[in-house]
Amino acid sequence: MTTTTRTPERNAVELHGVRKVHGAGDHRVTALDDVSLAFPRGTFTAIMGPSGSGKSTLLQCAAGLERPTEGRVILAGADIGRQSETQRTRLRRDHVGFVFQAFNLVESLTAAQNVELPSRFAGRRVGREQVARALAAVGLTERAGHRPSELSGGQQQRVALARALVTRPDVLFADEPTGALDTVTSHEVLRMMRMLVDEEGQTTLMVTHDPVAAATADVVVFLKDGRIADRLPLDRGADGAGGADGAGGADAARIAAHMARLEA
Ligand SMILES: Nc1ncnc2c1ncn2[C@@H]1O[C@H](COP(=O)(O)OP(=O)(O)OP(=O)(O)O)[C@@H](O)[C@H]1O
Repeated sequence: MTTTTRTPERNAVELHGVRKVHGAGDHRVTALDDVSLAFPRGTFTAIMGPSGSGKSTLLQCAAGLERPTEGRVILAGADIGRQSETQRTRLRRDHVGFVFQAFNLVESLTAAQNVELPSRFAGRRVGREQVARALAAVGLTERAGHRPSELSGGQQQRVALARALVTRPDVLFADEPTGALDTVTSHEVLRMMRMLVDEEGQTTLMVTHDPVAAATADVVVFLKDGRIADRLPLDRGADGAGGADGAGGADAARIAAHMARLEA
């Protein structure tokens, strides 16, 4: 009897010996150098590292926005290096959600319309129930009819989260999702992201500069000069205590100490 050694179900994303070179000639920059990482389903990973260490490049390769120069990226079971631009676009549309520092909401639309519209533009029908479910998942049922100007920064980012999650993507990629928020609203968004991992099994990969934000994750991967410098698993404990619930102060301090060593 033959058995399969690779189980695509276990990891939402896998990077195998990924190298990414930007530019050409004298302007060549190796942004990622032999990076191998797996992101198991239902886990929350934070990516940290000094400026220019390759965090955004890692996120873009893992999300299928960029193809690696060498190595393989397996996203939702597909090898993105072997895919055409069109196939990658479809893969992202069907399997990936994004949130960025800027909420990128349309001011003239309500929260519900903001959640619904991008999927429609991408050719995916999103029903009213799906929109309602996504808004409920981020605790904004009562705000469905509000426009962005009527919402706090944290609430706007939660609308952006609902928009990213309405199609139930395999992976949520977040690039500095709390970068534009104050401490209180940042906490609110992180708590929501943590809850989505714990209750919905949402695989999440977040790039951040903030040790408190990183303390919300299950594991922190540190990059330096395009390489993995360290990997710090965080013990969430039976009650799921962590950065976003105030119990992660010790983790945040450990993460900050790691960062200080990398930047020294
Ligand atoms: N499109 C590009 N063309 C040329 N070089 C690039 C490009 N994108 C990134 N780089 C370079 O690759 C390296 C890694 O960049 P990247 O943006 O991934 O780092 P980062 O850790 O996200 O940085 P930051 O924290 O400052 O956002 C840097 O030296 C950067 O200048």
